[in-house]
Amino acid sequence: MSAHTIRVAVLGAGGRMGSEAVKAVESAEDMELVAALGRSDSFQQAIDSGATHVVDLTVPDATVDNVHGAVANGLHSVVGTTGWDASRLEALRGLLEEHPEAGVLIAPNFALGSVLASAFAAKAAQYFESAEIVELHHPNKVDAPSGTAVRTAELMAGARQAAGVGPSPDATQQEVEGARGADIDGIRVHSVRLRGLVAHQEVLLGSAGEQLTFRHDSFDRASFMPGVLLGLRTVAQRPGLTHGLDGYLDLGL
Ligand SMILES: NC(=O)C1=CN([C@@H]2O[C@H](COP(=O)(O)OP(=O)(O)OC[C@H]3O[C@@H](n4cnc5c(N)ncnc54)[C@H](OP(=O)(O)O)[C@@H]3O)[C@@H](O)[C@H]2O)C=CC1
Ligand SMILES: O=C(O)C1=N[C@H](C(=O)O)C[C@H](O)C1
Repeated sequence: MSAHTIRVAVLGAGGRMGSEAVKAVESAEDMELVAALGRSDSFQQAIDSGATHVVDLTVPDATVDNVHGAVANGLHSVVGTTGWDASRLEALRGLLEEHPEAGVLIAPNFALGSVLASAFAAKAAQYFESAEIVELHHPNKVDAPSGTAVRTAELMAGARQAAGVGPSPDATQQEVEGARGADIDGIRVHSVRLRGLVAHQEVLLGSAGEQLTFRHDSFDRASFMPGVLLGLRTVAQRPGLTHGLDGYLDLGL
């Protein structure tokens, strides 16, 4: 082990994503897995293990305490767990001001193709009258809409607002509750849960006589691991909060 080895504690190590992350870290020559922790372990074990970095792949109820614990103890964090709404991000920014050396990456999606699809969709959203999102996931997922869909909608809505684009046209007057999906900053998001799926998303953009669709499919959780490793290799050089793996990429959009 060299002085530059990234010493990683994986939180949520027994989960679908956490178990993949354990394998990915173990396979990386510049990393050492120093702790693989689950619900019944304490965060103190990550500190005691000598970790320099944590990967959080737990649940929305646990991730805030984990990341605050890491920042307060000078550890860098790579976070894939969902649930980081505006108030949680604001509180984290406040804590990071007190610990300016710590780096945190909150990545709604680690798959490069998904990050690109969301960035392309945000860029294109201002040129179309209508914009909606369909996200499709495995039925064991506990949150809806997906964190990726929420972030994509926020990026698209921001771009449309900056360009002065009005709301998507919609004549609905009578609705069975939920039929038009969730409203995220004015973008309708529809969530499908289906056995056999992993993680999929379609952004639908429409104008008179045409449609542009951005679709991304993760067929296997291996698709997320290059992004997790990129996050671990970069986060220490990016103190403060980075929201989205696109912050570590040169997309030039
Ligand atoms: N950013 C990205 O690219 C991706 C993000 N995700 C997100 O990652 C999160 C995890 O997803 P997934 O792996 O499918 O979920 P799982 O339910 O398979 O795994 C979650 C794990 O977290 C554990 N856990 C719960 N509470 C704690 C705690 N306090 N401390 C440590 N571990 C805890 C659970 O343990 P137990 O089994 O005992 O309950 C479980 O092993 C979700 O928010 C999901 O949306 C998922 C895929 C990709
Ligand atoms: O729970 C999942 O599986 C996934 N969660 C993340 C999300 O909510 O966006 C990322 C990916 O979609 C898989």
